[in-house]
Amino acid sequence: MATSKAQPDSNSRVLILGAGNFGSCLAEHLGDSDHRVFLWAREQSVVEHFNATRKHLKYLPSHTFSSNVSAVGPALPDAAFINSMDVLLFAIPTQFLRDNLTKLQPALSDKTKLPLLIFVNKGIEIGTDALTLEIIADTCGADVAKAATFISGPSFAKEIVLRRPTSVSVVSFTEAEADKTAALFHQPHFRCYTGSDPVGVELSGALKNVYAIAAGMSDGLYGKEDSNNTRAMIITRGLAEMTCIGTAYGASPLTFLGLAGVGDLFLTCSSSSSRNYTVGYRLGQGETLDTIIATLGSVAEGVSTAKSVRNLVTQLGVQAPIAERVYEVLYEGKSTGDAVAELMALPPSREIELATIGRPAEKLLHRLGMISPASLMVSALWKACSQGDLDAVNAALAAQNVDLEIKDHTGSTPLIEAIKNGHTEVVKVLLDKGADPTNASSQGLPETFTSDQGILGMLNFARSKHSQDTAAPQENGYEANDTSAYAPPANYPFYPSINGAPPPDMFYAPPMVNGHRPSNMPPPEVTGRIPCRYYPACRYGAACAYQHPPAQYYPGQHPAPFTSYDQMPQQPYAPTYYPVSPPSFPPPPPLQMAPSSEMPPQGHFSPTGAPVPMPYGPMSPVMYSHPGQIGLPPLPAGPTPQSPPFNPSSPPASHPNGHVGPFPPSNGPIYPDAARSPQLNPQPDAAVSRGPDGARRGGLRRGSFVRAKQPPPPCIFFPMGRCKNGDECRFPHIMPQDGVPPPAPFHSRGGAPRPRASINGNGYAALDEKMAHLSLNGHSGSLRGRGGRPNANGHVGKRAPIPMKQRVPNADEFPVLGGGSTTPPTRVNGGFVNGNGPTAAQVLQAPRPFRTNASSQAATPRNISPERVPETNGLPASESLPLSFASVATASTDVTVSA
Ligand SMILES: NC(=O)C1=CN([C@@H]2O[C@H](COP(=O)(O)OP(=O)(O)OC[C@H]3O[C@@H](n4cnc5c(N)ncnc54)[C@H](O)[C@@H]3O)[C@@H](O)[C@H]2O)C=CC1
Ligand SMILES: O=C(CO)COP(=O)(O)O
Repeated sequence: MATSKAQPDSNSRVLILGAGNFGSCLAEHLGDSDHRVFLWAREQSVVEHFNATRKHLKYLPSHTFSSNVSAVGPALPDAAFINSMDVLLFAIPTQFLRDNLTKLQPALSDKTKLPLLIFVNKGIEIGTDALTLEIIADTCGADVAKAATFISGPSFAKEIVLRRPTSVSVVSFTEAEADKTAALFHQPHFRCYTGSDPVGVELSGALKNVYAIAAGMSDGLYGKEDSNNTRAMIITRGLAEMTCIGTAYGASPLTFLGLAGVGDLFLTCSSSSSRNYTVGYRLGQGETLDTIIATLGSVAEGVSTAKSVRNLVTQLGVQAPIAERVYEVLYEGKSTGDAVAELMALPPSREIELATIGRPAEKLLHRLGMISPASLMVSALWKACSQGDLDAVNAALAAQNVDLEIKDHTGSTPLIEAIKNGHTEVVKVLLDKGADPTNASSQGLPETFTSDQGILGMLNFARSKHSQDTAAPQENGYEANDTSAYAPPANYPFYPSINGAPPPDMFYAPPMVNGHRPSNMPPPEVTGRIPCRYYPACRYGAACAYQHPPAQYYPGQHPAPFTSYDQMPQQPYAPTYYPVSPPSFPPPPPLQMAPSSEMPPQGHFSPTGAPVPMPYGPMSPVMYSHPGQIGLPPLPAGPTPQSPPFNPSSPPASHPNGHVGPFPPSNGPIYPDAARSPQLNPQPDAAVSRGPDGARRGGLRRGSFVRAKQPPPPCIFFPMGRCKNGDECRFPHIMPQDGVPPPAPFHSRGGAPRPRASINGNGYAALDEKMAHLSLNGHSGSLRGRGGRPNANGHVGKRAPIPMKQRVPNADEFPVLGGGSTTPPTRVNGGFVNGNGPTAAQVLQAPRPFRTNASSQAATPRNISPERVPETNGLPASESLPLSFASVATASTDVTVSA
């Protein structure tokens, strides 16, 4: 693979081709960082004037450029000069790129000495509808295209020169090249985010220009102040159209949510600094396109790109009504008013719909040598099945060594594709040919993708034939073709999903087999539809029986070399976006499931409507244990993995508040009452755990603890009032007792770091360590009910009182109330004896605190004004911004930006 020559740490020699608006500003940006910059201008006058005055005649006429920037031209620099460069940066409008690259190609023929190649143009070539990647491949070869880097994102040229904080996407198929480019451009006011989806970034940059014209049209038509709704509609629907076109093209939908996508779209749709917006605005005001172009003085790439977009949407078979109206206004004489009226008259449609056909990027990648011909052939079968092209299916099947079970990145087989799209004939041909009716994708078994009785019948028949052939019992004891519906239990706790409650029949109990349940898992066709709540830390990876999201929603590096279809089964989460089918997630509900209207509402935006992965945080476990993986040995019985036991001989962490004594207590049990607790003693199977009050505490849903005669650890969610399982929880609901380490105080203003739970190999702290950090001390209190919160006034609830000790926050935890007004609690025997400090209610109802000079000096590392400064989170308002925001805004040198 070609890569550019090693870049010097600084003082790179950079040639910028194109001394227009952006080229000049980038020359200044790089010249600012001590690089030696040459700016190629095509006009003799510009070259001479620049070298004489350090000013650009046309752009930034009042700005004096850095002394390490000089102009070259007007002739295109020769090969020797090009070869002496470390970096070539192309700031030429897309339409002129092919010509210039063709001229430069001889200088770029030695692939071992390539300079770093950077492209910043945002357009699609008219006539060929080619992306810049293709233009590079056409003119300089696939190797050069693969090594090229693309910069895109919200970045008005003049604001970069003004050093306004700016961020861009920097992407390349070759990760190392993107890294080099990011390093080259990075400055305190200019942040680069790298990525590996150049197709998505290129499309984002080009397409947003078309929607900027649309937004400008609306503002020109209605007035900017009074058309905010319309502009917001255009931005949002523009994003949907861009994403739809992009995914049909083979890009990642996530790219459109990044800086190059929605970031730049938002910028250019809402600012008159944008030339594309200005073109639209002036059109909306009634000017003609010719007049606007003649007087604009700079390129508006959206004007030409609108033509290519029109061709693209036709080729791809996607809907892009806004882009099409822009084209009609630009080139067919439609008035902006008519265009808006037509858009608004469109019938209601689904808000989010991603394309599922057409993948030109595949051809492009094949061209770049990133897809093998074999994988293209295999994908021909996959695509033909998806499209229902029976002739193409038969042709593909006639080829030798065709893998019928070939999968895309979601695990979807040709059979599943045909089923999904309702191509009955294709399903029949595939099953006749021997396609495996039990081969599931990550989203479920083939039958979960249809409710068509004909297809289901064929699948049932094929499956019974298949099971006779294989005669292998199902892992969890279900009959594979048992499609009978199971009634959900009345009060089954719903899966704690941020997407809302799932349909009730998604969590039913498995059927009884010979009077007992074969396992605590639902049948596989249901399990496969339930999001795995351990993802992405799921230990079972692709073999997990629960649903993992399709890989393309998780940005990753593009693999190099490309993983062909042939290899995909071994690499179930192929990180590439291109050679795979666009997403079609989630699948339609199976026949026996609830109608789709009962499907869980989407809680978060997802371009595909796909469920958002479960967040990680203190979520109470639900009653299903992790199902484990299909075909792998079951989990060992016993409690969940524990970190190494607490070592009393290890040096105690000093208590940040200066309390004396070891932390945590060096000897003695963490839970002194544990020996008395019925939950923590071995129990007979099926026994119901009961607390001292006789109330049931946590059922024994899963037998593993019982069988292993080991006590389950206490529920870590109960003390926080966050256990969702209530009485059914299989972890005992007990409040930790005296002797538990005191709460870790806040550390927003210095002080010793909070002791952290160590992390196991699986990324989770052991339960006992987590418990050790729960905030509990020896202050008496009561709980209202089980797992409930205490009354603010400390009254005991009527139902099932548990004589647990309820902790009241101490003054140390609310330092803003500190000073001599309260007596802090003292520590005795590892617990706290409360002083006459404030109650929790007092603390919470206290007025907004003001910090005096003395206390702020003591408490904060920063020099805070001696006046009384209102605080948020312990810092003055000016310093309490999110870290990255604050550091960008203040360019503070003592803050590391890590976002
Ligand atoms: N101006 C901006 O804020 C940004 C611009 N871009 C993109 O950068 C590209 C360039 O934009 P600007 O510099 O603003 O445009 P511009 O119109 O200000 O400058 C275009 C430059 O290209 C040169 N040029 C014109 N025809 C040429 C040809 N046949 N061969 C070689 N050079 C030729 C011109 O002499 C001029 O120097 C565009 O694709 C634009 O979308 C990207 C990000 C920001
Ligand atoms: O792309 C740009 C800023 O990110 C510039 O937009 P215009 O080409 O519309 O001026």
